[in-house]
Amino acid sequence: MERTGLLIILSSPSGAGKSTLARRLMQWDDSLSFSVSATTRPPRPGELDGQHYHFTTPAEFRDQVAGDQMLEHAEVFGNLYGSPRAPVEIAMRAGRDTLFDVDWQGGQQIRASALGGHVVSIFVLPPSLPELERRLRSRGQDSDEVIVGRMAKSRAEISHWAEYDYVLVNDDLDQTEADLRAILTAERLRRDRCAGLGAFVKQLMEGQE
Ligand SMILES: Nc1nc2c(ncn2[C@@H]2O[C@H](COP(=O)(O)OP(=O)(O)O)[C@@H](O)[C@H]2O)c(=O)[nH]1
Ligand SMILES: Nc1ncnc2c1ncn2[C@@H]1O[C@H](COP(=O)(O)OP(=O)(O)O)[C@@H](O)[C@H]1O
Repeated sequence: MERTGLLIILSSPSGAGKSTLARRLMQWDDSLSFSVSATTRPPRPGELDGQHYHFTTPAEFRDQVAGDQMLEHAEVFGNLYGSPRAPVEIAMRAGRDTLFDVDWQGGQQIRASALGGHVVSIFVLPPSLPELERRLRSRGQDSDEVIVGRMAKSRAEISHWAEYDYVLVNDDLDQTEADLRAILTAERLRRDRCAGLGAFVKQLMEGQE
């Protein structure tokens, strides 16, 4: 059966848990391809170049945008972020699904991209804003100034929730992960129906008396 990989968009305000959820989803299904973004923000302790992000300079980033090498790109919290186009196209052609951890601007651009294919978008909400701040602080990787800045932007990110196919409140992490698995499983079944189950059903019927 000819099929194209799904484009799965995961967005949330900073600290709601999307990196944690993306990591869990990748551990559950190693056929998923994670879109490693390019960014001009400096690496956090423990972040590896090429694994968490492609850390780059503003000049290199702009060259890649000018060369049409980014599927989408945006400025978030004063830094540039973008999804390299080539790995996504390769995964799609191979029928592999790609997971994106991008903000609402990235979500809009991926939906509008000429890549076609089946897009599934999921927005992750925190149970409350005080809990969001607690999570940002407990991650222990950002300065107070950065945390205050991210909290200030959280309402703007949340205001885009209704643009997404699914909205999950990430209260219990195991439950949210289970919901994400269920979404992925159901959306794959839907994609497979679009991708040619019609031919299979025809064959099935022709085989009947
Ligand atoms: N548009 C876009 N946003 C991105 C990309 N990569 C990361 N982001 C978003 O940039 C924001 C900041 O990411 P990051 O600095 O890793 O902070 P974190 O979300 O708190 O872990 C998040 O909303 C990410 O979803 C990208 O390639 N494109
Ligand atoms: N459901 C949850 N309950 C409690 N803590 C969580 C939950 N989900 C994520 N966290 C924690 O919150 C912090 C921020 O999560 P992270 O995945 O880095 O968020 P994001 O990628 O959206 O910025 C991390 O320390 C993570 O372990």
